[in-house]
Amino acid sequence: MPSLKEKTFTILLVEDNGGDVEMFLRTVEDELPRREDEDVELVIAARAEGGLKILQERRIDLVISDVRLPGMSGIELLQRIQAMDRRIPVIMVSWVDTVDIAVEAMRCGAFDYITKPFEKLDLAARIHRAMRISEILYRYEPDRRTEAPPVADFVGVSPAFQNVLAMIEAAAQVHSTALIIGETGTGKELIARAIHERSEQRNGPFQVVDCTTFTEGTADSELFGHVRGAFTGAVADKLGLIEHGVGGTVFLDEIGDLPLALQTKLLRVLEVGEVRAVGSVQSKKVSARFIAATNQELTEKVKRNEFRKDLFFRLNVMAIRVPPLRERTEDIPLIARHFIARYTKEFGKYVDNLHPSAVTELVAYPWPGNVRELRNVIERAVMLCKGDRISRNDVLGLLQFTDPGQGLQEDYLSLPYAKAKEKVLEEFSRRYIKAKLDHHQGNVTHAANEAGLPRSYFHEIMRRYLKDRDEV
Ligand SMILES: Nc1ncnc2c1ncn2[C@@H]1O[C@H](COP(=O)(O)OP(=O)(O)OP(=O)(O)O)[C@@H](O)[C@H]1O
Repeated sequence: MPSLKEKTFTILLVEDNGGDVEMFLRTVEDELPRREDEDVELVIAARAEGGLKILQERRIDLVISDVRLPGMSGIELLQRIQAMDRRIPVIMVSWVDTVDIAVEAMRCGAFDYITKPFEKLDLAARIHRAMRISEILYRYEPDRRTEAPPVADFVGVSPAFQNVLAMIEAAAQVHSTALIIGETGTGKELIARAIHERSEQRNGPFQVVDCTTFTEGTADSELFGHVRGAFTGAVADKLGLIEHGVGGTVFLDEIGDLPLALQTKLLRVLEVGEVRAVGSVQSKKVSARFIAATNQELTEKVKRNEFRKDLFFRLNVMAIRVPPLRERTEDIPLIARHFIARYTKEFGKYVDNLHPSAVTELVAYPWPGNVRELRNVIERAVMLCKGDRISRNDVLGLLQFTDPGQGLQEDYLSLPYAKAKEKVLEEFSRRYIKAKLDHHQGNVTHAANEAGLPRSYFHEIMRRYLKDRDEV
């Protein structure tokens, strides 16, 4: 009987294992959240070749494929789908022991990666997320997705990172001001550039305005320009930084540091699209896309009357939060490898990879400087590395470890009590678990015994805090 629902969301499952197919069917049936007007249909193919045929014949909104299939592999299928229609998210499935394949799959553009044996709720949550992203991609990119360039030099596999990628796609399709929020070194500028490169303004300039550099006297003229004679020394008309971005994107970096007087003027620019140069009586129309970034909580600044509330609301229309690296530790090995590839090329050295114990150190480190700090550490590690693999010792000497808790001191004292406690506890758990595991050469049972914790609970903490360890 045909469905009475308004929309049918079709998932293609490419899986040759009957038991797993059964599990997917049950998960979709029992656990998958769906809207009232929506029906979910699961179409099944046992081989990649069959899956491709279905994809050519009908609209598929999401593909879930096993990595290992008889005949064509799941990775090849993924690549074919990418060439066919990049809007379709592909979730790859495999057994726990194939981390390299997971990395490869994400590199090839997989939306997510699930390991067997499945946990039904987790599976349903991941499918649901992919469904919603698929909808956004179809809505915003009717036909162009096959040509959309990948976000250059921007890598990550974590769900948090995938969310950021989806937000970049969405932000690129609209003209409203975007606000990127994240700690230093998390990639805010890279994200702003990615939005610009995928937006309608991509052929125009990308003008960076560093709001930390303005001094009282010169700020106005730097931002909005001046006319000849406006003040002593103004011997000719000068364009302001904003006008340099006309036809393109103006990136307002560290907007939280913009002096209050300039905030008022900026708000006018955003609201009416006009600038007035210092000394001029006339306003000029400027057409540019604005993207702002901040590493401070602007709401706190608003409360302290240091940031205009109306400007905050204006900027906050489309907010993209970039989580710090310590909250997406799955990304660390991949980003590290990305930089190894970059620096081996640059230094003309042969360094193939990271030793697993080096990965463990990188994952356990809290990265206060985020991706920028990781980049610097890998750069130096490649430079110093004597063999073909970066060892634990190579990285240990480069990480700025402090005594347990000490590195957090300046950090946590500025936070509200609950957040500060959470942060200190998280750091403690990570270090404690890591020390126990190191003491027992990675033997979880022994480490849990010594910690006086049930093995399952110990394992749960490991999953949470040491996500990349081989044992997890
Ligand atoms: N996901 C990522 N993959 C690869 N490189 C990244 C990623 N995120 C950030 N980087 C790199 O990290 C460095 C810092 O990024 P970026 O300057 O964009 O950070 P930021 O948040 O703007 O920093 P700040 O707040 O200090 O201005 C750059 O070299 C950037 O290319």
